[in-house]
Amino acid sequence: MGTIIRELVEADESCELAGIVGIETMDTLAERAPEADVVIDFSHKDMLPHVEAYVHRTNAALVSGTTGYDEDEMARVRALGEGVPVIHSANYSLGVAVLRRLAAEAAAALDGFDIEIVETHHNQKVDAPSGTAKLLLDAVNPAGEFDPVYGREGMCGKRPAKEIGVHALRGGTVAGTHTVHFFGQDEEVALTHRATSRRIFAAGAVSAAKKIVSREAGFYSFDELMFG
Ligand SMILES: NC(=O)C1=CN([C@@H]2O[C@H](COP(=O)(O)OP(=O)(O)OC[C@H]3O[C@@H](n4cnc5c(N)ncnc54)[C@H](OP(=O)(O)O)[C@@H]3O)[C@@H](O)[C@H]2O)C=CC1
Ligand SMILES: O=C(O)C1=N[C@H](C(=O)O)C[C@H](O)C1
Repeated sequence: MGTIIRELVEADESCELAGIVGIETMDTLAERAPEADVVIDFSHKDMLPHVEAYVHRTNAALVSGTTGYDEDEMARVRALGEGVPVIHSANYSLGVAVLRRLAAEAAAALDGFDIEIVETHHNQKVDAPSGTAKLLLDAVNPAGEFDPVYGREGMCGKRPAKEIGVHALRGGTVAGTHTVHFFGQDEEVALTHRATSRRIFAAGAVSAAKKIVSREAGFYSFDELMFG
């Protein structure tokens, strides 16, 4: 993601790249490069303390796309919004934003249908299920009345009605496919988003970065920032 974001930022005349960093260089970036207006973070959950330190030191806005955070880490990302404008989204594509809305609408309309979520990603992905699958789970289960089940094996028994299965497939170079299945009596609705390139995520993040720099401090959702 870092490589594609770099390409997009360098090709955009309204942007200037202050630096691109991994874990070794994040802490020294403020000293050796102009202070950034905005940090775009697509990295790893272990990078969070370094991202926090940079934001606190420079007051840069934050566009976060890193997935795999637990609840406490997510709260820390949100807390950065007390001082600077922050957006976190597990998926920066417009298509997934629409899928999320459609899935929420279908879940509300298809009372009694069994919901299952399947995500597929390349074999280099380190977290499962994907952040997007979790985001879709929240969309179809806004009140938390269904229990998520991450894969099934053995004598797991018949499927309880109040369950949502979440399944992760890994292989090859798949950029990211998410399907929300709604199984009813003698019918199925399946909503799929298929990314055919990772470029859409990078372009969404750069677009979010350009919008967030002029916003007040606060924690913004993808919909608020991109559609608001
Ligand atoms: N929100 C969205 O739309 C999208 C989100 N993502 C998410 O972005 C993140 C990065 O994905 P991707 O670019 O494919 O991953 P890569 O593994 O290609 O890159 C990860 C980056 O994070 C750094 N990193 C890796 N491991 C650690 C670690 N243990 N501690 C600190 N830093 C680490 C690496 O630094 P170094 O270069 O020094 O090794 C590297 O720069 C993932 O969480 C992924 O799920 C991905 C696509 C879209
Ligand atoms: O790691 C990836 O590649 C992706 N990660 C994000 C996620 O976990 O949902 C978004 C996208 O699907 C690609």
